[in-house]
Amino acid sequence: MGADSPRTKRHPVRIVHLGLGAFHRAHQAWYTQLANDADTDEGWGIAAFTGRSPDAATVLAAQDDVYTLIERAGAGDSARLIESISVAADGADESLWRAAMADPAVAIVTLTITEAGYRAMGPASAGARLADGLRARRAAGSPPIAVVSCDNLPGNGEVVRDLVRGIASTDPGLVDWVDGNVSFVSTMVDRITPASTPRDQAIARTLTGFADAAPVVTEPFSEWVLSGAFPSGRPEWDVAGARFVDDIEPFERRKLWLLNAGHSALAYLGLLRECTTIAEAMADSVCRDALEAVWAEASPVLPFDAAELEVQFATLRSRFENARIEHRLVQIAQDGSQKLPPRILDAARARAEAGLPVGVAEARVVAAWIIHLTTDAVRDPGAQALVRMLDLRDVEASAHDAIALLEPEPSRVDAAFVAEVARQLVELRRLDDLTTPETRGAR
Ligand SMILES: NC(=O)c1ccc[n+]([C@@H]2O[C@H](COP(=O)([O-])OP(=O)(O)OC[C@H]3O[C@@H](n4cnc5c(N)ncnc54)[C@H](O)[C@@H]3O)[C@@H](O)[C@H]2O)c1
Ligand SMILES: O=P(O)(O)OC[C@@H](O)[C@@H](O)[C@H](O)[C@H](O)CO
Repeated sequence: MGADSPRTKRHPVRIVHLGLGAFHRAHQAWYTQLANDADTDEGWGIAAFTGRSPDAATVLAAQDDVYTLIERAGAGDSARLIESISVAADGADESLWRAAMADPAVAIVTLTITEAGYRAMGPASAGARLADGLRARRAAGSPPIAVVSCDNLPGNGEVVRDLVRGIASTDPGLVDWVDGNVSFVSTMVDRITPASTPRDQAIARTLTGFADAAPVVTEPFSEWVLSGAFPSGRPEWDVAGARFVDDIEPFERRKLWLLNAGHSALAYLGLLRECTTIAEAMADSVCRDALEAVWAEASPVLPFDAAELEVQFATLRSRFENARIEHRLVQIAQDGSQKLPPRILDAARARAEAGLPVGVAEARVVAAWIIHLTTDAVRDPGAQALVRMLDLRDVEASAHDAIALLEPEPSRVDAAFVAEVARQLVELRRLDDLTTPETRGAR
C-alpha cells in the first residue's frame, strides 16, 4: 500500500472474478464492498482477471486496485471509493489464474464475460480457462467452490455447467470432480452501467479528491437475485439487498423480457431514428410506443400480476428517462445475434406456447435489428455470415435467414413469427421517417 494510496484495507482473496469490465466493478464488487463494510471479520477480497485485453488490470493496478464508483441519479452524482478488489490481473497470465483458482481460501468464482463469451471456443476462451482453473483446483485438493455467472442469460448457472462439463469431457475424472465439488449458481443481475467517459475522471476527482484514471458510472438502482449453493461460504451480500431464492426463473424472465428486451427495442429502433442514447430514444414517440408494445406483449407470459408489472414498468420508465446516464445505443446494439434470443425470441415463443397471437412489436424489434445489420454501426461477429448474405429486397428470405441464425433449431421456430418479421421489414422500410440516409444508402 503506497503512501498516496486511498486504500484503507486489503481483504484476503476469497473470490476470483473473470471479466474485469465496468459492470463487475459497479455490481458484484460494490455488493462485496458493502458486505465487507458490515463484516467484523477479515472480509472478502476479489482477484479480478481481465477477459480479453489486459488494459483494465493495468490501469487499476497502477492505482492500488482502488477506484471510484459514481452513482448518477437524475438529481445529481454521488461517489465512493471501492476497495473490494484486492488484486487486478491480466487474464492471459495462466499461472496466476491457476494459482488463484487452486487457492483453498477461494470459495467463489464470478463471471461477467458477455453473452458472446459463453459461445466462444478454443484454448483462450472463458470456458477453457474456467475448466483449466478447476483442473488446477482439483489437483491441489482444494475445497468445493461456487461458480456464479453474472451475465444476462437465462439459466446462466446451467449454461456454465454445460460449457465446463463439455470442455472437460475428455477427462472423465475431472467431470466427476466438477459434479461433486462445483456448485453452479444462477443469478439475475441488474444495474445499468454505461461505458464511462474522460469527463467522469474530473467528476470523480471533484467528488472524492482521488485522481482516478478509471472511474465507473452507474445508476442508483441495483438488483441481484441468486439461486444455488455456496459450499465454502459467501459474503453477506444480503446487507446490500441481494436476495437468495429457490426459483430464479421468474426473476430472469422479468429482467430479460422487460428491461433487456426494452433496451434492445430502443437500441435498434432508436438508431434508425438517429437517437444516440436510451434517454433520447425514450423522448421519441415512435421508440417509446414500440417499448410499451413490447412490454404489453411480454406481460401475459410473465408470472407476475398486473399490479406488480405496473410497478416494474414505472420503475423502468424512470430509469430509462434518466438523461444523466448516457447509455449509448450502439453499445447496447452490439452482439444482437447473442442478445435477441433470450430477450425477444424466448418471450415470442412463450406467447406461441400460450396460444396467444404473434407479438407484432417483438417481430418489429427483430426487423429493426436486421436493418441495423445493413448499417456501418453494426458490431456483431456472430452475425458476420448473415450480414454478407442479407438482401433486404427479399424480405421473406431476410427474415428466414435472420431467424435461422438466432434460433438454429428449426423445431423451435414459429413460422407465423418469421412471416411477421418479414411484414415488419416492409413496414419499417416504408416508414421513411424511421430510416436515416446511412441505412437508406446501405440498401
Ligand atoms: N453494463 C451493464 O449495464 C450490465 C448490466 C447487467 C449485466 N451486464 C453483463 O456484464 C457484461 C459485461 O458488461 P460490462 O459493462 O462490464 O462491459 P465492458 O465492456 O465494460 O466489459 C466487458 C468485459 O467482458 C470481457 N469479455 C468480453 N468478451 C469476452 C469473451 N469472449 N470472453 C471472456 N471475456 C470477455 C471483457 O474482457 C471485459 O472484461 C455484459 O455483457 C452483460 O452480460 C452488464
Ligand atoms: O450489457 P449488455 O451489452 O449485455 O446489454 C446492454 C444492456 O441491455 C444491459 O447491459 C443492461 O444495461 C443491463 O442488463 C442492466 O442491468
